[in-house]
Amino acid sequence: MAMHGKDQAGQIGVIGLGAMGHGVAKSLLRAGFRVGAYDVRVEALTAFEAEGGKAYTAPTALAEACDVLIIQVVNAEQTEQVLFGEQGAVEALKPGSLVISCATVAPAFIEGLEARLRKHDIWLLDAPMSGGAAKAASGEMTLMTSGPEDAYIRAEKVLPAMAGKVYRLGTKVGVGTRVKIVNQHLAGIHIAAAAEAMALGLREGADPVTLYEVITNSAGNSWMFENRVPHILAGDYTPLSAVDIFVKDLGLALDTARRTKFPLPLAATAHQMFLNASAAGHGREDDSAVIKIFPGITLPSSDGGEKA
Ligand SMILES: NC(=O)C1=CN([C@@H]2O[C@H](COP(=O)(O)OP(=O)(O)OC[C@H]3O[C@@H](n4cnc5c(N)ncnc54)[C@H](O)[C@@H]3O)[C@@H](O)[C@H]2O)C=CC1
Ligand SMILES: O=C(O)C(=O)[C@@H](O)CO
Repeated sequence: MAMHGKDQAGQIGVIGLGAMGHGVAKSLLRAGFRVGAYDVRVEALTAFEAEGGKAYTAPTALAEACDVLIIQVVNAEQTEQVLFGEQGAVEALKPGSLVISCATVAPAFIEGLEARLRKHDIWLLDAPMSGGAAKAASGEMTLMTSGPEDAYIRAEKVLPAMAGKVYRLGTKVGVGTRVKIVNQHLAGIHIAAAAEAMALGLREGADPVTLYEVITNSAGNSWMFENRVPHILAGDYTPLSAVDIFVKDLGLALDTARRTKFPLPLAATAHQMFLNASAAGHGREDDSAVIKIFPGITLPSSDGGEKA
């Protein structure tokens, strides 16, 4: 099997050129890899070609041209679709190829996926991501990986080009996903808490920009408060990570805990907040739009004014 690297000819495949996938594909190009991609959104493929990548019209066509395939769609259903659905990549991947699965999914799904791919002599690396779209684009995100040595051998040159921190968490697929679910438990609760705190501040008449400045220099700060509140201040809910991602991910945390009858009271409350925002029509907006569930406050608007 060809080993990929700056000086070698192998092409890396990326399926899913969204908030995270586009950044990863660009990071791989920057590192000197040839990168091919497939996405259902033609405009994403056109933009990627303009950046130096190669666009494919189906997962099979891309899979034929790669030994390493990175999957960065949203969830388990989409991962299933691109691998085993119509014109799915598994039909065309060569024996000995590697799939790097980056979507945040349930542990049972990723473990079952490994067994199914092994039947086709395909290796799987469990590799969910963290750090947001900006860090994906700069190649500085975090990868929480696990899998067998054979998978790591095939991923050796690719992983450092994708991420600033690559955690190798064990030889079993599923460990990376479980660690990511713990991250999502915290990430979801922290975004919900940041939104609730800003809503309280607005209700009490605080100047939101000053409040942000004070909190980010005080003990109540969090990575998510610092990262997401600027979207609220700008009144810009263009999704870098959508409300529905946290409907999914806090759902995964709750489902995982429920299997062992383990209580997650904070996650349950935060999940209800994201469900509320999604049901109100904000599911595809940035996850900071969870603040829109609070009544009786006026949010900053994108034109610099305020929006009730
Ligand atoms: N956005 C973020 O800040 C982060 C997201 N994640 C996780 O990464 C994964 C991807 O998230 P995002 O990039 O935010 O999602 P996104 O919605 O921005 O991107 C997903 C991409 O997959 C494409 N897609 C969907 N179905 C497809 C199919 N059948 N075939 C080909 N392409 C398909 C979409 O067109 C889209 O371009 C999710 O599991 C998410 O939970 C992890 C860390 C951070
Ligand atoms: O970066 C992460 O970790 C995240 O999951 C969030 O940014 C939102 O998906």
